[in-house]
Amino acid sequence: MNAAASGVASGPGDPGPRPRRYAFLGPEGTFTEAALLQVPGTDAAVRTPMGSVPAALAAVREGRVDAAVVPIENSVEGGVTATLDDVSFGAELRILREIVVPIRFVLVAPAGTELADVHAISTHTVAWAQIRRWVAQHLPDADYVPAPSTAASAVAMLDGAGGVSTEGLGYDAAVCSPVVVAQHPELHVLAGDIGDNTQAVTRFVLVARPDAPMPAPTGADKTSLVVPLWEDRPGALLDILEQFSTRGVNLTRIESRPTKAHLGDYFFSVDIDGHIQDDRVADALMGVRRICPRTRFLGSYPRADQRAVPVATHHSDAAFIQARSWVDNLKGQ
Ligand SMILES: O=C(O)C(=O)Cc1ccccc1
Repeated sequence: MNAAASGVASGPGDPGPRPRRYAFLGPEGTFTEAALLQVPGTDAAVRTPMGSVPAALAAVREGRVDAAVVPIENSVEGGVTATLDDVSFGAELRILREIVVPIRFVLVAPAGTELADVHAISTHTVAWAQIRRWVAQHLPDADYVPAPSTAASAVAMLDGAGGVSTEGLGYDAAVCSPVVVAQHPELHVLAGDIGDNTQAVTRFVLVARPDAPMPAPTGADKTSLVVPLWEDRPGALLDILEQFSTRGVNLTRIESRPTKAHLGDYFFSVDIDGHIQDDRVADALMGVRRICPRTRFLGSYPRADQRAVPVATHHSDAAFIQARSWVDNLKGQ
């Protein structure tokens, strides 16, 4: 937690506005912290590092923080399952914003370590998935030790005296952001830019409780949904997809995840272009909800790239308003 944001009073008897409190997948130096710092005002906010995605989301649900930033999708491996599963099935939450961060990985170790000395590498699973080719090429025999986050794997190598040690850790090198090395110069960089894809980006979301004010439509928005599809029949998924296509609503992501209840039971995690305030989106959601009554709305929020979505005339709000008033008039006759 940073001291700068400890509830500063602006005058006697005036506690001033309470600083906003944010949780993130920590410790300091994670890519998730970099994403949080892109949210305006967070440099002066209380920022609490958490040990895992579920812990950060629990802090939101229990009111210990106002919002949390967690990774949700990366351009190489797809969805971050810990986040997708938690927001889909835990107590309801709302996504208020998406943040896209370019990712660069470095391999770090205690000073004196050579590449040839590395037998086991630790990092977050999402990072491991993005450096596999580099590892296969340069350290084909290295074992993988999962870590709670990228920065956690590196920071665990720092011993109490400020030096670097891998004794008892079960690994001799870690993969993290260059930011961690800037914060801990005693870490030695064995290799830089080891990501398999130099264009890799990760998408993070800012998540709050469901009573948080929803961001207003901007014309370049996304809506996230969870659609549990229990029905085991031909065409069930097609029925859902048709709700979007007939209203000109574009899907930007669809992933299936097991519900974990029974083998073969899946839910779909879906992102679409548009805001729930857009008539075509609201109408599509009504269609989906009629088919899947347990459909969950996770939020409408601005697209990180601010790219406006083209809408055909017959899918515009004006067309929906005109058609609705035509039907209403007919019903009133
Ligand atoms: O934020 C981090 O540092 C994480 O450990 C999660 C992660 C890992 C790799 C890419 C983006 C986010």
